[in-house]
Amino acid sequence: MMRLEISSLSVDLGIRRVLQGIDLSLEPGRLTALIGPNGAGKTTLLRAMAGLVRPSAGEVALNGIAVARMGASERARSIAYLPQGGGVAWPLPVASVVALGRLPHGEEPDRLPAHGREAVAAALLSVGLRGFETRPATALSGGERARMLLARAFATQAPVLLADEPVAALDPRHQLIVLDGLKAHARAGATVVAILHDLNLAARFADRIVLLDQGKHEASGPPKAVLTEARLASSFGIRASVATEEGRLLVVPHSPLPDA
Ligand SMILES: Nc1ncnc2c1ncn2[C@@H]1O[C@H](COP(=O)(O)OP(=O)(O)OP(=O)(O)O)[C@@H](O)[C@H]1O
Repeated sequence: MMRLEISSLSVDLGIRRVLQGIDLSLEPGRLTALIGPNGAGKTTLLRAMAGLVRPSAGEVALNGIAVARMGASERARSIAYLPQGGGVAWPLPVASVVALGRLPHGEEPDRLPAHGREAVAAALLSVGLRGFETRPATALSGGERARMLLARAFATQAPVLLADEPVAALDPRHQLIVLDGLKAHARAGATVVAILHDLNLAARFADRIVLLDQGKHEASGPPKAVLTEARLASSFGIRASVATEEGRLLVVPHSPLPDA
């Protein structure tokens, strides 16, 4: 069980301060949705959590150990990171690409031990790609490719999974399948964070929503507490209504507000 603690984190990219004084504690067993308008700093925060961006101030720590000071292989075993819109350059079979997720454990993709093969099979199943094992990775649709790369991250079975827009390219059915998979991964004990732009999916699946706005941690809490009409106006610049239907929060965007 790994707790990710972010304390007083600031990040500068070039001459810009992109994240400012972020404090956040992410617990095992929970699916956290990271939301915010374009340019709010979501990807930068996720990359900082993965130890891929150096903080200008503050730190990200996993069970008390700064991720920036962890060795690359320990970090890769502990934190699976799915970047936004990743691709594959080689026509490897899908199963081999997913098996690359076992490399942090020292398992060679073409010589996986039994538990490595089980991890790959479970990962393919959880993204709805069973039956795709022998297909060349370069001959997939955009959504299939996105699911294959998520399966690679699942296959690592890391205690922390960070996914940057994991459902952006997916059809509605596969969005639900993948979010179910992320939630199940969390319920099995992982700390899972996913950047989501679809507020209704965030409301439905996230245990907790973290709202970033202009590099600052604007709000966090259960979906109902974060997704208010006032915040949709102030952070996202939209007029929207928030309703509850059959116990489910429903966000209906109506119109963009004029620039402040
Ligand atoms: N290498 C860079 N140098 C300077 N500024 C950068 C760099 N990369 C990103 N930025 C800026 O940092 C800010 C945050 O970017 P980031 O990608 O973290 O936002 P985001 O919330 O993930 O956005 P989106 O929803 O559009 O994916 C943006 O204003 C972006 O223009």
